[in-house]
Amino acid sequence: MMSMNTYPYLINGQWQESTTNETIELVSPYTEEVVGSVQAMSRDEVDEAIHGAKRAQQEWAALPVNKRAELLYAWADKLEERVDEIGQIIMREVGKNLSDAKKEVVRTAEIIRYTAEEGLRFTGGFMQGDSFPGGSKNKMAIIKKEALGVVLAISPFNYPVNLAAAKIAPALITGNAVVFKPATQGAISGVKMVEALQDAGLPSGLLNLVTGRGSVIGDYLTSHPGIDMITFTGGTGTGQHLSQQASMVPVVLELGGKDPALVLEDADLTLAADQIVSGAFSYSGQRCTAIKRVFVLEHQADELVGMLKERVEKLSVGSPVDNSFIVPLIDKKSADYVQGLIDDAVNKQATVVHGNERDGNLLHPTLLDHVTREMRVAWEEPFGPVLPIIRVSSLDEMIELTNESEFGLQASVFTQNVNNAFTVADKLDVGTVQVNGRTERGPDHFPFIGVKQSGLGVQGIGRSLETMTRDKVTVINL
Ligand SMILES: NC(=O)c1ccc[n+]([C@@H]2O[C@H](COP(=O)([O-])OP(=O)(O)OC[C@H]3O[C@@H](n4cnc5c(N)ncnc54)[C@H](O)[C@@H]3O)[C@@H](O)[C@H]2O)c1
Repeated sequence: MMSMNTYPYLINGQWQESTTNETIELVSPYTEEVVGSVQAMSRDEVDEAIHGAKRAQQEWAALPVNKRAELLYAWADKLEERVDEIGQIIMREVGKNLSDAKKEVVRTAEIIRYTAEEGLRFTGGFMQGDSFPGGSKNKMAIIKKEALGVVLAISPFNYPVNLAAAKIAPALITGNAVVFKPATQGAISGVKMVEALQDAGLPSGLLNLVTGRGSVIGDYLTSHPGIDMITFTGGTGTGQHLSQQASMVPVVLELGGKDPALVLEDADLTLAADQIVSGAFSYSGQRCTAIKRVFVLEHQADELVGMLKERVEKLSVGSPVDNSFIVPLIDKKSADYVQGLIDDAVNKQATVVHGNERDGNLLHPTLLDHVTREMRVAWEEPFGPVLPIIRVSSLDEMIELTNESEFGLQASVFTQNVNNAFTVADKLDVGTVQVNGRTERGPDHFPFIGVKQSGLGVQGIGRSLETMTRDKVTVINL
């Protein structure tokens, strides 16, 4: 008999316990109590999950797309019905404040609906031979979009529902089956969102949910010959490793970042300060697109730092249950890592403007001034509530510091001059530039890309449909 807080995996429509008799405990980031446990699956069980998905896929792909869309619409409705329950679970499991956790569920339902609609209009093309020299009008190509097969979807802890559905929904609407591996911390939310999908009428085997230790099933999954495409969001190290395991299958990777805010001389400083604080500190900076460093000209730095300080001092710090803005980090290891970056900067003469206080996994929002390129925090991704200010002498230096990073997810440029905005944006080696706004993913139909060590391939609803299908060409010779 399974205990109430032990969650099963899903294969071929059956929720099951692993024959390993092993489970992995999930510890709450803020109460440090066990929230529940998930199955540590064996490789044989993973095999079964992949084979089951393969069997279900062909029948699913043969259905009219409008029937596939019905499943997604029903899923979105079922998720919305459970917004309170799933919001609570996200909060308990990953420590996101309740209001943001619920918003994540609602946003996910919206993504699923939009994906269904986009899927209905997603179609191939037609070409005629005579546009190529020597070609003939009698040669015509009908180009259809076909599913790739079984998509392996691997998601991170920080948006356990949203980032999972942003992979699952486009895979399903285009006729693929899915093997879904949630982050271990985030797996209960994964179970709950899949329960909602089952309630919506998920065909048996079409999506199988696997959980387990990265060391036992991670590489086994990503190098498995039954997987036809991998879509992954997580840390850069994990993504690099994964791309070496996967062979001859398309891989989309959304990885880490070190997004800068470039505050130009003609910026509206009030707007910049508001956006920077919200961009850097929401969910305690545990966002791939959090603002992770600020570049400001020396002669404006005191004014901007004063404005940032005023805002950071007002951020509420505490428990996600009380809807605090700053909440404990996901685990002790992460908190230790962030503290290490702060300590290194302080040892090298950075100034603590605010913060550098710690209470277990709860780090107070920390604003560091006079950060230099010799400090680790100028380059490494903290995934925590610390914001380094780097004072520079020119706009060129801001651009140089941006492009010197190994990461290239997004950048914010604050300026009131549209010409400057475009000139600078064109020079930044990142996937997306936000002019006069914080760095962030979404709206979810925009393309979302990381360059350099921040990723490979593109997400965003329309783009995901492209990457989860291939062209199938039939040529007619009249
Ligand atoms: N660019 C983006 O879209 C984006 C969005 C959110 C988070 N992130 C990044 O994710 C990181 C934080 O998330 P995390 O701590 O959950 O990342 P992580 O890399 O530790 O884990 C991500 C997922 O990979 C799985 N995994 C671990 N080892 C594996 C292996 N060998 N094979 C296959 N899967 C394996 C984990 O179980 C989890 O499901 C940050 O670096 C952040 O920047 C990026």
